Amino acid sequence: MTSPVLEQIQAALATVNDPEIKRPITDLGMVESVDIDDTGKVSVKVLLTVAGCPLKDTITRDVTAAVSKVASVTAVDLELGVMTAEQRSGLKDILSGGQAGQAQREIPFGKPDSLTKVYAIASGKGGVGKSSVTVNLALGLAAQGLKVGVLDADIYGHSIPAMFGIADSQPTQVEDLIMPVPTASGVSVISIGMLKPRRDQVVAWRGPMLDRALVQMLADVYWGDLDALVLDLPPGTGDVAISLGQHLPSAEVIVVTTPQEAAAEVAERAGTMASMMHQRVIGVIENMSYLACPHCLSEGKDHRIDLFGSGGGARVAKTLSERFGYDVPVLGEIPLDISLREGGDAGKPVVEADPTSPAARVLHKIAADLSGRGRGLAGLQLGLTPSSRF
Ligand SMILES: Nc1ncnc2c1ncn2[C@@H]1O[C@H](COP(=O)(O)OP(=O)(O)OP(=O)(O)O)[C@@H](O)[C@H]1O
Repeated sequence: MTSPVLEQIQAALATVNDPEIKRPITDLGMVESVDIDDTGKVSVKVLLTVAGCPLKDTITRDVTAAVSKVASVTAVDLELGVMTAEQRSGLKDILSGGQAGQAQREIPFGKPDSLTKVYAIASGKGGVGKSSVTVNLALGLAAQGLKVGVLDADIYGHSIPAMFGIADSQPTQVEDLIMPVPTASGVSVISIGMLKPRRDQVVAWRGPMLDRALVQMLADVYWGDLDALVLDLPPGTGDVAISLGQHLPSAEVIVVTTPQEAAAEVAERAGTMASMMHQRVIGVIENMSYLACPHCLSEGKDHRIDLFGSGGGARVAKTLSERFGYDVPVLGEIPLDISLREGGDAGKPVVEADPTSPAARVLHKIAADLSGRGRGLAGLQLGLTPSSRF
C-alpha cells in the first residue's frame, strides 16, 4: 500500500547514492522494504552489495539523514542486509547495461560517442612526480565540479592509493564487475595494485598479462558516467603505453618532466611513443621546476633557485611541437614544495590539504585550464573529410 508519506520517503531514498556506484540506491534494487507505523517511525531495509561492505557507515548515515528530513517522520530504524546471489546478478545486469554474460565487455571510453576525457599522464623516467601530478590533477578537476576517475596503471610504483589515503582499501566486486574505491572527495580509484591477491606481491607480468590487466581495469570496472579519467602510466615507453595506445587511441597524453636535460630527452621519447600510437600529446608539465628561496620569501622577494637546472619542460614542448606539427604547450611549472611531498606521504594530497601552497596553486590552474577545454567530442577526430573548399 502506498501513502503520500511513503511516496515522500521513497523520493528521499532516491536522493541517496551508493558511494561506490554513484547511482540512487532505489535504482539499484538496494531498498528491500520501507514501512511507517502510526507513531511516524520508519523501518527501512537496505541491501548491501556484499557482506562487510566498507561503505556501510556512509550508506547508514546518508539513508538516515535523507529519511529523517521527511515531515512527519519521527524516527528511522535502518536494517542492513546483504543481496542474494540472484539480486547481485540482477544488479550486475543493470550496471553492465545489458552486456552481462559477454566474454569481453567493451571499454566504455573507447566508444566513439564517449564524453569522458581520458588523460594519460606519462613520463620518460621514474621519480619525476608523475603520480603526484596524477593525484593532484584528478582532485583539481574534481574541484572544478567534474566527475573524475583515476586508473593507476603504474606497475612499478602503484603509489596512487597511498597518496589518496586509501592504501588499505580493496574494491568491492559485484559478480565479475569491480567497483572503484571512492576517495573522501568522491574520486573513483582503481590501481593495478588492487588486483593483486596480496599487497606486497611483486608484479612481474609480461606484455599479454599487463594488457589483460589494463583491459580489466578499463572494461570490468564500473566507472559510471565520468567527465574525466586520469591514468597514471608506468615511466618509459613500455608495454602498458603500447596497450593503452591500442585500446584507447583517443586518450590525450600529458608528459611530466623535470627541468634537467637528461630527463627532457627521455620525456621526448615518451611523447613520441604516444604520437606513434595516434594519441594526441596535449601538453607538458614541468615538475620540480624551481625552489622558491625561503630567505628571499621572508623578505617579500620572489627569487627562484633552479635546483635541477632550467628549461627542460620548454625544451620537451618545443621538440614535440616541431615533431608533431601542432602546438604542444607547457601546461604549468610546479615548484618544489614540501607540502606536496608531505601531502603525498600522508595520503592528503596538497591541492586539498594546502590549496594555497605554491605547488597546489599551479596544479589548480592546470586543472582549471583543462576543464575549460570542456567535456565532449571537441578535439576528437570525427573521421569526416570535407568534400570541397568554399
Ligand atoms: N614538486 C614537488 N615538490 C616536492 N616533492 C615532490 C614534488 N613532486 C614530487 N615530489 C616527491 O617526489 C617523490 C616522487 O614523486 P612521484 O612518486 O609522484 O613520482 P613518479 O614519477 O610517479 O615516480 P614513479 O614513476 O617511480 O612512481 C615523492 O616522494 C613525491 O612526494
